[in-house]
This record gives sequence, structure tokens and C-alpha cells, in this order.
Amino acid sequence: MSDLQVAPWILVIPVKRTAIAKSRLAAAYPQHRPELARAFAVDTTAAALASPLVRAVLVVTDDPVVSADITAVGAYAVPDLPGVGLNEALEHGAAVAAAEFPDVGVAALSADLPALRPAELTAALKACVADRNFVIDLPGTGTTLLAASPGTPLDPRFGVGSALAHQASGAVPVELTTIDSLRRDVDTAADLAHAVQLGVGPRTADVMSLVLGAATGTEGLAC
Ligand SMILES: Nc1nc2c(ncn2[C@@H]2O[C@H](COP(=O)(O)OP(=O)(O)OP(=O)(O)O)[C@@H](O)[C@H]2O)c(=O)[nH]1
Ligand SMILES: C=C(OP(=O)(O)O)C(=O)O
Repeated sequence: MSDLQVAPWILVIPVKRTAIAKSRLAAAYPQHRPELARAFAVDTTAAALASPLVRAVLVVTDDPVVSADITAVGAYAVPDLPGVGLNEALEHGAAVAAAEFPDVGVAALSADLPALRPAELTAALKACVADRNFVIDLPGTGTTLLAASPGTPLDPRFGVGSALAHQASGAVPVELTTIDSLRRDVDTAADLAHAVQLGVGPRTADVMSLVLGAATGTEGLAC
């Protein structure tokens, strides 16, 4: 394969331990919240790996079950650094990615994108032509993707109000209007309902079937 055919992006996906992740889903999904968090991460990872512009996906997580699941779909797992938070996890993943795959861009992708379509991720990555670009989430205040060209530090500023923080740091927003599946991060039950409308990946769909079964008393039955 010539260099020109090598996919130009490594994606770094951070996944919090699912025992404590997605706390804003706890009220609506008390029994299935950890499984949902895990399913979102696996569906996001699988969709990312299906983009022809993605050379590899590196998941930063301390969750052994997530590590096993994402390794099974073809991603690499890297443990979190102890005692630090999301942006430090991303810096760590970006450093591992840059050391392992020199000369490719590194992009951080949120793990809570269960409706992600590979074609929409591909379109967004194609539009990442500045040194640093980012994709604003559907609520308009957060970030779902932050991409840095080869040799440019990722400088992640995820957290509350991250869209403004990324813009203030010089990153350029991707202005495409056709990438809702990449912008639909799931924090709340209403977000999840919208993701289901868009069409979620198979792992999330399976958990949603269990949720529905539990609600109607048919969990575990064949029909
Ligand atoms: N590796 C790692 N990932 C993290 C950490 N904190 C958050 N994340 C991930 O970063 C992404 C965005 O975080 P949030 O949307 O706030 O997810 P969350 O913290 O599980 O959700 P809430 O409990 O509702 O705030 C998700 O993919 C999380 O799994 C961390 O300390 N380490
Ligand atoms: C951490 C973030 O996610 P959320 O707003 O979904 O918590 C972010 O958008 O930077």
C-alpha cells in the first residue's frame, strides 16, 4: 500500500469506567446504565473503525470489560493515567498514538455517540483541514470530535462549555450540516431517544431491547 493510501487519522476515544459513567442516565435507566455506557462505547468504536479515513482507534479506559469489548472489534486499549481526568486521558492517548503512528493526525472522539455513521465521521474528518478542528455537539455547547493535524498538539479542552473553550484555543469548528450522528452525544434520556430515532448501532439496540423487555416484563423471553 502506498503512503497516499494509508488512512490519515488515529482516533482516541476516552471511556470512563462504566460503573460510574453516564450518571445523567441513572434516573431513567437505573438497571441498564452501565450496560448502555458500554454499548455506546463499543458502537462508537466500531463505527469509527469503519471509516476509511481511520487507520486505528485507541481507547483510553480503566474498564476491563470495555477493554475486552473494544479489542474484540479491532481497537487498541490503553489504561488511564492514575488520578487524573478526561483531558489528561486524551493527552496520554494522543501521546501513545503519535509515538505508535507517526505522521498521522490524532483526533479525540467522545464515546457516547451510539448513532454514529461512518460516512458522517468520514465527511467530518475530510473537512478537518486546519491545524486543529472540532465538531460541536447538538446542544451547541460541547464537543464530540477534536482533530489535530500531524505534529500539532491536540490540546484538548473537553468539559462543560468545551465548544467555546476549543474555539478560544484556536481550533476551527467544522460547519457541516449533515453530520447529526456525529453531533448526537448521549447524556440524557431525551438524547438517547433522539439517538434511537437516528438509528443506534447493534450493541445499543440490544440493550434497548432488554430495557423494553424489562419494562414490559418479557425480558429473556424469545418473543
Ligand atoms: N478515560 C477517561 N474517559 C473519561 C473520563 N471522564 C469522562 N470520560 C469520557 O469522556 C466522554 C465525555 O464525558 P461525559 O459525556 O461527561 O460522560 P460521563 O462522564 O460518563 O457522563 P456523566 O456522568 O453524565 O457526566 C465520555 O466518552 C466519557 O466516557 C476519564 O476520567 N477518563
Ligand atoms: C465532556 C464533554 O461532554 P458532555 O458535555 O457531553 O459532558 C464535552 O462536550 O466537552
